[in-house]
Amino acid sequence: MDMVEEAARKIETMEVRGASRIARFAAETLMNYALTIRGDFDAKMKKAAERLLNTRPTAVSLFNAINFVMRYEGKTEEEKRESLVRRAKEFIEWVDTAKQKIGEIGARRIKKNSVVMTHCNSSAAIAVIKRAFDEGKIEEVYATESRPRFQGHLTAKELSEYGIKVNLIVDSAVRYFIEDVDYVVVGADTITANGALINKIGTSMIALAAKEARVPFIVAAETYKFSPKTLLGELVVIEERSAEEVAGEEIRSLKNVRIRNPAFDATPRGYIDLIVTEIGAIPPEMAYVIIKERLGYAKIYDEEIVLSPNHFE
Ligand SMILES: O=C(COP(=O)(O)O)[C@H](O)[C@H](O)COP(=O)(O)O
Repeated sequence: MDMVEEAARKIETMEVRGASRIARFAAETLMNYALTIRGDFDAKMKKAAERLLNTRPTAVSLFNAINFVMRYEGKTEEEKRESLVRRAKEFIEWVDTAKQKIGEIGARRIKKNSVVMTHCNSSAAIAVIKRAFDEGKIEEVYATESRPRFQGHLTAKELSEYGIKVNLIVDSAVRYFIEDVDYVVVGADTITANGALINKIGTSMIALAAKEARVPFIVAAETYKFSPKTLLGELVVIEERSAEEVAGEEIRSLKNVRIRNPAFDATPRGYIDLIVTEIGAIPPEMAYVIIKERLGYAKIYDEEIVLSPNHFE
């Protein structure tokens, strides 16, 4: 379990972060763990899956990855291991190929000489920006710093190294600059059955500013970011992280001050022009179809799989 515990901590401390990286890493960890254990396969795998699932609550990609890998079959331990490894590899390939396809499809929606604004650090959004840049369509990018963890710095670095001109701005400068922007492109942690987007805190304020300025708001999201559980009526849990990420001890110890640090927020579908998935660019209203056709919600429905601790039962 050491390997699983170490991986879980890497997700908790955000050494591995971002919805798609977390999902890929969880699938990889389950696969590597399955290859090392001998005896008591189901029980050990279930424990490992639950530990990984309980690291961060918001990104459904983690749930979908674990759920996908844990649907292994077989009678003997060897058969089960083989099936699990095959499923994990299949999921990892899904992650890797989806990104490229999203880049291709998303870039078609970007016109020449465009200025794009992005938030946080989304590999899917960056795939769209890079592909559009390759096609000579990007003039410059506005990247928000994304307090308190400053994932925007990662975005600025990555785009800059790719040769793209980046304006790094504080989160509160979004409305100030929105008139200079042609598109907002962001990633997703979760998309609900009713087409709402759950993404890094501040995303919904950017969507508001974009709507007011009539700037198209595009979400880049692999189909494993859609949440089958929301069809069962479950609400997405918004992670609230520690006060230490926001302020130093001097402020934290003030008598009447409580620091709030939600890591994500919800953008209703009315603010979203398009969701670019690896199987097509869709309106948010089509979220239900994606869940039904891509994620096999019926099976989940039949089995009444619910969130941890018992959902592998
Ligand atoms: O909100 C974040 C990351 O939050 P955190 O840094 O708290 O994990 C990203 O925009 C999405 O996860 C999408 O990323 P990707 O497109 O790479 O899956």
